[in-house]
Amino acid sequence: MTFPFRIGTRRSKLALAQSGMMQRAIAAALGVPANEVETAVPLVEIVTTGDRIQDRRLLELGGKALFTKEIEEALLDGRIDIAIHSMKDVPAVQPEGLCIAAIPEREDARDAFISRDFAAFDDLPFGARLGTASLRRQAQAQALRPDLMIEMLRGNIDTRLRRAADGEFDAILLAVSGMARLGVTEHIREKLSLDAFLPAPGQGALAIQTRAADIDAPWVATLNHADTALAVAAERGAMLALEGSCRTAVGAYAAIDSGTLRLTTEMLSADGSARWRRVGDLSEATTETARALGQRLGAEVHLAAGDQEVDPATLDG
Ligand SMILES: NCc1[nH]cc(CCC(=O)O)c1CC(=O)O
Repeated sequence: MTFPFRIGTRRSKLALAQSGMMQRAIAAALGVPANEVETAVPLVEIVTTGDRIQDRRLLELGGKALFTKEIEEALLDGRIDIAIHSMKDVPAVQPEGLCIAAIPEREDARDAFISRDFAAFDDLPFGARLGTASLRRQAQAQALRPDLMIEMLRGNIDTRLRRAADGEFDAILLAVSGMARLGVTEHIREKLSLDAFLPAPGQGALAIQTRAADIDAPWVATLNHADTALAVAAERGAMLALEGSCRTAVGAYAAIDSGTLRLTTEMLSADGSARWRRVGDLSEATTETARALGQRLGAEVHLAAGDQEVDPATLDG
């Protein structure tokens, strides 16, 4: 192990909060004393193309990869040694030479209901305006309430919260986990059920990305949370089979209870009027069998759903 051991991160508040958390965990795993963290395990801020592009249309052409490209190049070049991502934003396939080496314990995977005027989703009046950029959340909300008017809501979490507080929307939906990491959970009116709002694959989890050669490094194991890693393997198996992207309404959530992994995965039509869901259990799961369960259930859902409409205006998870 050579120091400094550099952690690459985007500059958004959420990215900095997540990498700051992991900086402390990595320093502990590497045996770095508290007063040497900043020099031994420094954060290296990287501005990605996605952060730079102002033109929405260009951003949509490039998709989510634009937010990870420069970070992955820095990893491959050796300018950084590790990168922290929201698992939800990590594409199904890793670039050559890189891997997801560890998955820390997941935060709350649920979606949050945020509103200035209404205490709960069920309190929304007929035709209320719901802000989201996620096709999944749109479809799940309209499955319950076809009357809701879905409006595009972009920007970072702070911007979205401000627009909700200003009454620009009757309500918005965000991941509980991102809000928790930013310390803004006081804005949550209701945590939505995992059943009605089945989360995006990997929601609430972080991905620790390294060069492939580091996958068996001893410090990696200390950062990994076994049950989270198995659950995420199942969810991402389903995502792969569903060709799930930010552009289709796809949900997948797995958890381990008394040694049994249970995966639920679904696809919805864009307006939520149709929904295809499968649930499966697995005992003594390994990464491979969990991923295989995900791929099997995902393939069943895909077959049942056929080709669903893709919404090119949607970028978000
Ligand atoms: N697509 C944006 C995004 N990517 C990761 C998170 C935070 C949630 C997470 O860590 O899964 C968010 C915001 C949101 O969905 O509210």
